[in-house]
Amino acid sequence: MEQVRAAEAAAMARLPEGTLMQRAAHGLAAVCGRLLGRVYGSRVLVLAGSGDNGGDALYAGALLARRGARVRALLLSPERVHAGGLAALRAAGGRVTDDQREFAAADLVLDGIVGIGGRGGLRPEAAGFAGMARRGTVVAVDVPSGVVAGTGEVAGAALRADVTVCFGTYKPGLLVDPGASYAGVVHLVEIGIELPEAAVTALQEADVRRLLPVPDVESDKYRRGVVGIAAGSAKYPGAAVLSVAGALRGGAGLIRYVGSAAAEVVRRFPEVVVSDAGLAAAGRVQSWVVGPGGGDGVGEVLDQALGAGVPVLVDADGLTELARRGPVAGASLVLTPHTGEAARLLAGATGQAPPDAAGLAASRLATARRLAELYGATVLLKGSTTVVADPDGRCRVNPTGTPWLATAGSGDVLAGLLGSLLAAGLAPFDAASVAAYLHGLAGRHAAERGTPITAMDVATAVNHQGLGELRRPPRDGS
Ligand SMILES: NC(=O)C1=CN([C@@H]2O[C@H](COP(=O)(O)OP(=O)(O)OC[C@H]3O[C@@H](n4cnc5c(N)ncnc54)[C@H](OP(=O)(O)O)[C@@H]3O)[C@@H](O)[C@H]2O)[C@@H](O)CC1
Ligand SMILES: [K+]
Repeated sequence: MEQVRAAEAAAMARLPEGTLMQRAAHGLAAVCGRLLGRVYGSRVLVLAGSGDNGGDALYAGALLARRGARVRALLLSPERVHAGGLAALRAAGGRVTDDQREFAAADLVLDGIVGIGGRGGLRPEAAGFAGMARRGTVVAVDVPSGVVAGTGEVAGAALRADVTVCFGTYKPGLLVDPGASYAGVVHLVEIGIELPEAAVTALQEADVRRLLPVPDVESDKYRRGVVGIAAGSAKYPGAAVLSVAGALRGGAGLIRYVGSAAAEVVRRFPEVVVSDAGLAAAGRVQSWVVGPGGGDGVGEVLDQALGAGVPVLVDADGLTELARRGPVAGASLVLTPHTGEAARLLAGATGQAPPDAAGLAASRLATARRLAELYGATVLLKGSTTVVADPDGRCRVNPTGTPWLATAGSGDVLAGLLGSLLAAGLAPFDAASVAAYLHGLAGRHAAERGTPITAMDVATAVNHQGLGELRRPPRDGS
């Protein structure tokens, strides 16, 4: 958020005072107008805190009052309210109220309690709104109050919004859970500030197109990538089949399989080459996937993969083994933990007791970054918002996720898909974020009919026409 403040300061130095706030308020009022449909006669409540966030809300309230809305403002700290905003609201016919029943009665509530300057959850004077029934639409100004704009953490109570109108840039807290789940539909209003590349980004479709390898007539299996998969056990042969399915759909030129589920794998995918002599004798491989459904012996397999001199993706039981070893030097690593595995990895690297997994889920960006730094690895932290962190500090949030992907074996498919992109030569950070993107899209596609989906449905959907389309160069050549 320091970058946002610096960019705002730079823009403000060039512009007449109040310009940015006026742009923000106009954009905000325009979205509110569309949500209300008919502004004239509608009931609007402005919740205004003590900072500029409250100022935005009050000016927007004034604009709606000028269009005939009945606007009331509830001031959370009346002695420190944005004076210009309040004066504008009054001049437009709006009034101050201290009647909290307005919250339930309003057609639209503007949450201007606190924005990027907030610390901690809602304070007592506002916390009650978080649990209060309402019939209207709650529009958060810039960020839902109580959500930490920079991280998506929620410390205490926060006000759940139906729509968030943010200014200048998407704040990470709107994209990363738990904050994202408070934001509802997010609208961005441009206010003319120029930002340096954000510390947290999300891939767009055009980025995925650019990054995805497209086989050409010259491509042999090595150009498309050879993936080694060491997965599955007597107890979980399915994990091997699903990882292989993910790798095949990811475009791998060849798959070599090592492990005790070879019969199941070959029955389903006869094109897979099985190595009976273990990982070291498997032949040329351009990336290893170790751990899904791992079972006994996964530690030894992991050590061999780490010494193979190619990128290694470690998942599931492989992560438990890695946590026992702690950070290892020399290998190009991608780790794909859920929060329980992340807790074990943190404990393995720090020698402390595993932290509470729920706490890690609530601070996803910080958790992924910490692991990436400790292990010198690209970390894809799975969960309600998948986050990818690189040891160089970059972070991407996956925009395509869906709760439908929380199905058994879905992670095995992701591991194979990601391994395939690593073998094709994508940098670990790109491979992980593109794999999460495709996996999310595939989950959405598989779930289109609204019936429960299986992990194999997800793998199959990676090849769906719409996703295949992403591999083709755009028609206009851009
Ligand atoms: N800069 C610009 O050019 C532009 C900025 N814009 C807008 O300004 C917003 C940032 O404004 P800001 O910096 O005034 O901070 P803001 O978020 O209103 O909060 C600070 C105040 O809240 C208080 N407070 C803190 N924590 C709290 C809590 N948990 N619960 C309750 N109160 C809490 C804190 O008080 P204190 O801690 O001192 O008691 C302080 O007074 C930004 O999000 C965007 O909406 C747009 O207009 C575009 C142009
Ligand atoms: K707010």
